Amino acid sequence: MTAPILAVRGLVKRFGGLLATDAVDLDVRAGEIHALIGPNGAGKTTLISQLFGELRPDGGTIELDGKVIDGLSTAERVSRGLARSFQITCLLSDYSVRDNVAIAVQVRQGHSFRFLANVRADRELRAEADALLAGAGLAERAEEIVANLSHGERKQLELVVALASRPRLLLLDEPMAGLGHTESQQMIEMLRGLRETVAMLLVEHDMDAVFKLADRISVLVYGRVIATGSPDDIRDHPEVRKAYLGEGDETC
Ligand SMILES: Nc1ncnc2c1ncn2[C@@H]1O[C@H](COP(=O)(O)OP(=O)(O)OP(=O)(O)O)[C@@H](O)[C@H]1O
Repeated sequence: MTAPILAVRGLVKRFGGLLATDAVDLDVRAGEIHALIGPNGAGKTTLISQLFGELRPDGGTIELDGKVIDGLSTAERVSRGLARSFQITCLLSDYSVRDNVAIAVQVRQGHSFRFLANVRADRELRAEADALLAGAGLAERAEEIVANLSHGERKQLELVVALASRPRLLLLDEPMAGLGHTESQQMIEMLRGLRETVAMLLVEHDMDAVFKLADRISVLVYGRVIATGSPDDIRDHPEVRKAYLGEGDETC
């Protein structure tokens, strides 16, 4: 089997006396959508923040593409192929959809201080931005000002902006949050279409989306991974049903 894109071993994070991640082991493979589920306060965001370099772990190690990234800053992790979306993406509301993507592409290229006029004049940049938008089904909205987008379109654009860095692994923080039914289905289709392009670690409370999308699921409870397996394995796992779905031993 090929080496995983992400390999987490024994990751520990303490907040005072609280073990927010308790010796977590987790692998994400190429071509995989790996969902991370668990009740509120289980430690999902804490884990993602450690992966992205925003929180320093108290123990354990993280490998991206076979290389240890423990000491690296967030920017260095991004340049190694990590991206995060939905809780932290900042879109420029007064600029067009295309401008937002083109700026993200030029940041990847290392030109973080060019004037917007230059960005607009750069045909290659514009072509790449348009290709990314077309891939997301947003081509027709390229000229629209971000402030005029619907909530669902905005979230789709956030995803495109994250993809502009050409990540190997995308950390997705609740992509379905705040979306209505139709918008959720659009987001599910979009993520499904990206599976071959980028591996994903998906934190999500919407179980319909999780079971539709995930190749494997890990269940976090009180900072511990209590189970990892296929959606069928997880659905039938007695400890998961008890701890996460709130089922007791009683018949009802
Ligand atoms: N900066 C912090 N300082 C102290 N405790 C924290 C801090 N951040 C998180 N915690 C605690 O760590 C535990 C895990 O929180 P975390 O936000 O990672 O859970 P979660 O699974 O993402 O929850 P949710 O699904 O509600 O977003 C919780 O008990 C939380 O109160």
